[in-house]
Amino acid sequence: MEPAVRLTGITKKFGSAEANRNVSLSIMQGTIHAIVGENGAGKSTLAKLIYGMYRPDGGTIEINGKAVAFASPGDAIAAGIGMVHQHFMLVPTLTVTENVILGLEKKRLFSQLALKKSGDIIQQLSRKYDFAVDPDALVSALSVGEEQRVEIIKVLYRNAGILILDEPTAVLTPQETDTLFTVLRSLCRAGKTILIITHKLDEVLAVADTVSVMRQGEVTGTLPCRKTTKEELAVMMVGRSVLLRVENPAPSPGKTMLSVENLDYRTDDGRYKLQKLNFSIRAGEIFGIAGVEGNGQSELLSLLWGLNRKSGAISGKILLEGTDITGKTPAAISALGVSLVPEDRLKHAVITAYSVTENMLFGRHRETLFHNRSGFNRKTVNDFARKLRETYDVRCRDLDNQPLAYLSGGNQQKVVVARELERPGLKLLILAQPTRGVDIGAIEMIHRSIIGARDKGAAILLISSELDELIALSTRIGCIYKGSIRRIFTETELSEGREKEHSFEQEIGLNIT
Ligand SMILES: Nc1ncnc2c1ncn2[C@@H]1O[C@H](COP(=O)(O)OP(=O)(O)OP(=O)(O)O)[C@@H](O)[C@H]1O
Repeated sequence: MEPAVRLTGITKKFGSAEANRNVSLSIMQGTIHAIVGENGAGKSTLAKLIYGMYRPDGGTIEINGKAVAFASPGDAIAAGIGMVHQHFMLVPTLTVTENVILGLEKKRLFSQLALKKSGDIIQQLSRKYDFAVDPDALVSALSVGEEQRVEIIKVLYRNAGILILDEPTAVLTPQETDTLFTVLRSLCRAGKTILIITHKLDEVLAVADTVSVMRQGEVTGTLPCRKTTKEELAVMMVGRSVLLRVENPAPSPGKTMLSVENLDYRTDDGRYKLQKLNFSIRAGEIFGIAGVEGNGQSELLSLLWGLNRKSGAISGKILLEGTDITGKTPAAISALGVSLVPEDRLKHAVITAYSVTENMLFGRHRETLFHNRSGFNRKTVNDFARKLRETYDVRCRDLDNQPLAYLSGGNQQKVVVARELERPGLKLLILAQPTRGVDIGAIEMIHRSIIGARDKGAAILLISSELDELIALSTRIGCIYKGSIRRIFTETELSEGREKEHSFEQEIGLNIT
């Protein structure tokens, strides 16, 4: 049988850097083929070449036995290829249906009839694949998880025979991930071919038939999944053995740093997003929040960070070291020693057209450390950027002349995490999905840094959809459901559970759904 995709000697350069070097790879029809590799290894570039977003500088691409030279994704879509990107490409001001059909219905794009027909198909797809999405909802009102479902539906709607999924589970809960995998397997049984890029080695072994490892632009190995292990893949990716779970010495928490007391938040249209929310975090403690997206996590983050001050109705209190910070501005909150790694770095944490160094300073540019009498102290700024690059292993060619946009997704995330974790005088660190999109080697390093910040006395709020991450790091875990904390797992429960390698998946699952 012809492979669905055959790559021979593919090379792609950005300036002098080779993102893909002499890549040869066959993806067999009706299989799930995973690609793994460190941040910056060249996975997304390869996927974008197959999808016609880039043109190779050398080598050939064959689809179902036929050589192709796509000039654009439109050509790839016409050849039966669909892609769900790491960063969503939806238009926020349009509805779900409008986004799904955008680019398809050339003439009567948004006629009522066309919209109704497409809406019906979307509903059928959502039901069939268990993807709860309202076809009439505005994309700007959707959570990150819902946006991703729209992206997947968009590809399914176009009936693609080859699906490329770039980190499709990064925003899904374990249950949603299971559902997605069931869908992927049934799509495969129906003859579709799936190429999946992921950092989650458990998922590779759970869902894929074959896995290819990339390192520094090259494919260094292709293995059947049933014949490999997580540990073997980790070594192949990173070139050293990786601690899949970091050492987490017992914390010694101090005084209460953050108290959230009876916090209610009601949107302008009267919906309660937070209801009698109560929890506190001590200095030197990591408080994890587990929950299905959309249960108040985003609103909690916004309120803690001083957003949403002017919309909706807030009651209750947020106290930092006993001082009420409810309703203060982000600048005022930040000045008190609060740091945030937001869920969506592109929206809230970086300016991709600016250099790596500028992004490392973003939000911290007023710190006296970086100034002298004549303005920015170039030497301090350069030393600072170099130190962050080294400590957090940010892979970039030039700190000052390379826009952040040219870094791979995981390396962009490392810039944000480094900047926020290394703030002097950190009292409260708010982390939302801090390791989303970063490779296992970098996760190990970020987890160590989070524990390091805790041990220096910061109170840490960790919101993560990764149960493993929550359990590995948290001193206590609160389960959030419909805007309230439903249950808190204590320090003793968690440390005893960790010793027995207990997963907590079931108990947490019961308290968040
Ligand atoms: N548009 C671009 N311009 C310049 N360099 C780029 C561009 N896109 C990617 N690169 C570089 O190509 C290399 C491969 O990047 P790519 O995004 O393919 O990596 P990746 O394996 O997908 O990483 P991640 O896991 O972080 O998403 C990196 O060194 C990156 O900086």
